[in-house]
Amino acid sequence: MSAAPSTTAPAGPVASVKGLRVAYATARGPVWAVDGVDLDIAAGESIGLVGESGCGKSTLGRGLLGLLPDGARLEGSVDVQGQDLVRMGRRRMRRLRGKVLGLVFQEPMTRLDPLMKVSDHFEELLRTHERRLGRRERRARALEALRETGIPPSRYDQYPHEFSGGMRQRIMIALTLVLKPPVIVADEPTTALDVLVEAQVLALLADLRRRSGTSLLLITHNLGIVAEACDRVAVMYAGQIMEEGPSQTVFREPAHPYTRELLASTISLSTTELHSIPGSPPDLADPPQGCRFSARCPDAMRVCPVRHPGEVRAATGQRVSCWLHRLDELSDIERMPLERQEMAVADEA
Ligand SMILES: Nc1ncnc2c1ncn2[C@@H]1O[C@H](COP(=O)(O)OP(=O)(O)OP(=O)(O)O)[C@@H](O)[C@H]1O
Repeated sequence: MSAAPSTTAPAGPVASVKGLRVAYATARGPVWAVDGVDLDIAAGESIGLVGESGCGKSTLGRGLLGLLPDGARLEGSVDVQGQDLVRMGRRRMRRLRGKVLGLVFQEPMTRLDPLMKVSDHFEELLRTHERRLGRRERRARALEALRETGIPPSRYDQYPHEFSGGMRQRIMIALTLVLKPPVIVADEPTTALDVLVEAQVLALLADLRRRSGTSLLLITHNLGIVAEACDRVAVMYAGQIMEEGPSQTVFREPAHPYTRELLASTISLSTTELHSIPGSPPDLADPPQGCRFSARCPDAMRVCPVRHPGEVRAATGQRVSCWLHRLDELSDIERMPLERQEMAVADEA
C-alpha cells in the first residue's frame, strides 16, 4: 500500500476533473451523457456520486478511466498526479489505467475470468503494469493485497467460482489495490451483494482508505451508503452536477431542490411510502438550455428553463447550480413561479 499522505504534502487535489464531457454516438446524433462536470478529489477523501438511474454516474466513472465504447467522445480534462488522462490518448491511458485510477465494478464475475485462478489474475495484471517486478515480488505483492482485503493466502490458487459473492468482490478490490492507485472509482460495488456482505465490503473500503490514503469515488444510487461512508457527495442530474459538498451539510441542508426531492424519494425509517419525483429526466440528445431539472422542479421560476444558472456557493458552503441562490440577480418577472403550462411548453421547446 502507498504511504499515508504526509502532513507536509501540498493540499491540492490528487485528481482534478474539469469540464468533462462524454458523448455516446447514437442514431440520433451524439448524446452527451456527461456534460460539463468539474470535480476535485483530495488525497484520502471519499466522494459519493449519486443521482437517479440514467443521470450519467457510470458514464462519468468510465469517462475518467477512458473506458468508453467505440465512437464515444471525451472532452475536458482529468488530471491525476499532474497527468491529463484525456489528452494522453487511448493507448497510453490503457497502460496507465489501474496505476493512477483503479476501478471496482458492480459484478465481479463479469470481470474475473472463470478459467483463470486468482493467482493468474494477479500475475497477468502485475506483469502488464509492474514490469520490473520479478515472479517472487509479484506473488508477495498479490498476497499482501489479498491479506489486506481479508482473503487468506491459502486460497491464492483457487478459481473465482470457489468464492462467495462477497469474497469475489474482495478479490476485485485486491486486484485494484495491488497497483496502488491514488484514486479508486467504485461503481455500485455492493449492489449485487446482500445487506450484511455489503456492509462488510463498505467497511473494508473505508478501512483501506484510512490506512493507505487512497481516495475513493463511490458511484451509487444508495444515499444511505453515501451518508455513512462518504466525506463529500456530488449529486448528478442529466449529465451535470447539481450540488456538491460535505455529506453532512448536503444531507442536512440540501441546497438544490433536486437533492431535496432525491432525499425524499429514499425510504427512511420515519416514512413508509416511497415518494418518487414526478416526471422523467430530459432527453439528453436534446437537453433544455436552462436548468435541466426545471421541468420537474417544485420551486421552478420563469428564469429556470430559459437560462442555465451556472454554479455558485450556497450560504451553507456547498457548490450548487440553482437560481434560488442567485435571486438578487433576477428581475421580478424572472423570479415568478413557473406555471405548469409554461413548464410543458418549455419541455417541448
Ligand atoms: N453505450 C451507450 N450508448 C448510448 N447511450 C448510452 C450508452 N451507455 C449509457 N447511455 C446513456 O447515457 C445516459 C447515462 O447512462 P449511465 O449508465 O451513465 O447512467 P447511470 O446514472 O450510471 O445509471 P444507472 O444508475 O442506471 O447505472 C443514459 O441516458 C443512457 O441511456
